[in-house]
Amino acid sequence: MANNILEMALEQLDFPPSTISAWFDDVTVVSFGDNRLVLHSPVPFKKEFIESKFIAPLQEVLHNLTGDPITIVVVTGEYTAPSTSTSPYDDYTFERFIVGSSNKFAHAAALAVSQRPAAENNPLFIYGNSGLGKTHLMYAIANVLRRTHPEYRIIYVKGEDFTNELITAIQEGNVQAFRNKYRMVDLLLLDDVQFIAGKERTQEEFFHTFNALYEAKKQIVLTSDRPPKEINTLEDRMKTRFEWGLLADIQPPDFETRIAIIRDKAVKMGVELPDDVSNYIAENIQANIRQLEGAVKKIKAMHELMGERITVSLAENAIDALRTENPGLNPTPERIMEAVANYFYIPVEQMISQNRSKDVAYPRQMAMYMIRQELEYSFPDIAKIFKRDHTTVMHACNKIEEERKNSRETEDVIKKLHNNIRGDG
Ligand SMILES: Nc1ncnc2c1ncn2[C@@H]1O[C@H](COP(=O)(O)OP(=O)(O)OP(=O)(O)O)[C@@H](O)[C@H]1O
Repeated sequence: MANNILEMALEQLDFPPSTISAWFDDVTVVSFGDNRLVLHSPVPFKKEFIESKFIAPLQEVLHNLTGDPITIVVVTGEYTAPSTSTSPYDDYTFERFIVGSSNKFAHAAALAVSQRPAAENNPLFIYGNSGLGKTHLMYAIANVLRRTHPEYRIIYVKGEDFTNELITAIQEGNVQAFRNKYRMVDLLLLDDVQFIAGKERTQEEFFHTFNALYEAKKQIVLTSDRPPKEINTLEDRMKTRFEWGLLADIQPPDFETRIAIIRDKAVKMGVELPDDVSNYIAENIQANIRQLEGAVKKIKAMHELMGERITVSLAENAIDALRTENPGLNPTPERIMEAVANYFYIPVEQMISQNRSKDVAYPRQMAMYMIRQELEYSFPDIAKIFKRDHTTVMHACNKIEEERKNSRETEDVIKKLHNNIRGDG
């Protein structure tokens, strides 16, 4: 497994097998990532020969295989991987992840995967709203495995980028390189997988990649804003695949966890927060950890730039400033329509269109209801936004309210929409 990439590349070189084996039998892969393949040869003179004869053709083969320009470095003697990794994700570790009741299952699942990759929890599917630590856990897994299995090829990719990369590969006639690249990994981290949903060709391609990796016993970690069965446009066979492993959800943190996170971020940023200030932040920002972090940052900046003492009143100003900068903290009707439209996968323009088909009418009613819930607008005000009669709005709101009382599912959808509206950004 470790030397997979090297073996694949060597097979494609134009040298007799005996030559290859004479020079490469004792060569191992030290690391492969960030478009850099580090090889180790125990014998110094072999290193020189490999460098002069093999590196150029190997780089060319790797380029064709992966679609990326790969630099090969050969080391010899005692080699220890450089400890000063410059990855921007070094901070996203298990040590820095505050565990509370809202995330302890996902945390435990991620930790298990980092200790026993490609064992019982494959794939690991982590879902939850924006800013609750899904990406953090993914990187934490990668950070552990980078250390314990330096030879692993690890790819982190966002669903959206995966899709775009595939589209480019198709346009440039490079699909094979795209496939090779993703089928040669030991750990695949696919963030926000809901973005590949609804795109047929991407799903097809990902389906095959998924199967190839799964069968080769490679670890796959996926994240999404919702569980597979709720990703409407995801093909059933993909849903089933995703459910083979372990599903773990992350909920918004409770008060104690928020306080713990605020304290941790403050220590990390080197700023001292009095207890009443931490409490104030925890009471006012509830749905999103990224925003908790943002509040601490803002308070620190205001304290340092304006020389003001850190008090509740400074915190209040900081959070006010954040609300202005950050629509998620201060939703507008447009933002709510957008969140509901995204949730139901309809174009936001349909919200105020005259289209009465069920696919659109129901999300529209839900948007009316959410605007009333979140902003306490009057029925006539909402009617104006949707260019409809106020009795239509009233009917919609009553209908959803009734449904909410009788259906756990509707209740869950509303909860999610609330978090999406308040949680993003
Ligand atoms: N439990 C936690 N302890 C400490 N920091 C956390 C925790 N959860 C999240 N964070 C921090 O909050 C920020 C947002 O987290 P992250 O990017 O992982 O969210 P996400 O769920 O992937 O969101 P999105 O869906 O928007 O990508 C990060 O800076 C992360 O380090």
